Amino acid sequence: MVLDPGKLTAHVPSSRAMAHRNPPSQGKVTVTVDEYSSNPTQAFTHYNINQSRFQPPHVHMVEPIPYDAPKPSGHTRFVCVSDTHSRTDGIQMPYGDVLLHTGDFTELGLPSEVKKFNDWLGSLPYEFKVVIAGNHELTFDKDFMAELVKQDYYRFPSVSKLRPEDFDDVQALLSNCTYLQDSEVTVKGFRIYGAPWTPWFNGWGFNLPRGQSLLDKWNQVPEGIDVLMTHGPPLGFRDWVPKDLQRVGCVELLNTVQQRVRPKLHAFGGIHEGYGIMTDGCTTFINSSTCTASFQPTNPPIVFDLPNP
Ligand SMILES: Nc1nc2c(ncn2[C@@H]2O[C@H](COP(=O)(O)O)[C@@H](O)[C@H]2O)c(=O)[nH]1
Ligand SMILES: [Mn+2]
Ligand SMILES: [Mn+2]
Repeated sequence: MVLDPGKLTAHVPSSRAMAHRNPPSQGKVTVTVDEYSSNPTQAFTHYNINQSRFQPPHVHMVEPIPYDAPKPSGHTRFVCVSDTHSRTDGIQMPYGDVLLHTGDFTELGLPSEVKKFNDWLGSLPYEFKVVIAGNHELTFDKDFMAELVKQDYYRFPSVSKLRPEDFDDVQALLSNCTYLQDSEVTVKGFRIYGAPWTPWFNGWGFNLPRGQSLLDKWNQVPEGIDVLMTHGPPLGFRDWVPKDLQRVGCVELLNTVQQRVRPKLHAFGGIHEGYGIMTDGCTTFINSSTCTASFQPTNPPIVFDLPNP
């Protein structure tokens, strides 16, 4: 698909309004904690009924472009994958320029898994490869590991028995990509920002409470980026968990994306059942979870073309 921002109608839903524009001299939007932050299913219903916030024509599903569609001239092709969970062997990778992996590339963040993932990255011919962690990359979350070594041997025994020197520099094992953690990189003129945080769920890595804690992380995302990479979805976009009948996307992430940052592409995974593409008329949202809900690596990578900046 080709996204021409000049031909799109910018859509900024009027939220009850967890964001406001500061005086014109500053021009910066400030996002604050949403009143429905702690209950995303209720937030979705409220904003959908009262503001049509997730309704057509602005919000709709998008069909993936076929792998053999020619890349338009003056465009860069992004290849999105996520949640490969150490199961990369059978994945058929398509042509593209920049690989984006949005976390959960391992099951537990064991150094052996990270090395295997890095070898796989090394075998791929993309010009640039950009990776973030997910909640399964336990060894990448230093605070998580500090707590784990103090207490919880039986939950993750193979992680607990690692010595600090085994994982202190685990990021360095990712020598075949650019690893982002609350940081950005510019590739082919595109500013790409990545962050691993997800709403607390069963106490995994990079989990934070909904509300101000997560908003503090999203507030670090700079304006002007072209591509945002997070592990989990924002509210309402590929975030439905059928088995729990719940929306689980982050409300503050949605408000940050739609009201302040407005990237051209928001790539994520996290909710395996949410694999697919949507748009709100400004940002294209891609959940590229390779693994299904039963951890079968059967969802194909998603390609996406953006006009060069
Ligand atoms: N109800 C919720 N379910 C969640 C949440 N985060 C994840 N999940 C479910 O787990 C799988 C796998 O996630 P993983 O991080 O272990 O790979 C995901 O597809 C969902 O079914 C959540 O916040 N709430
Ligand atoms: Mn996952
Ligand atoms: Mn995950």
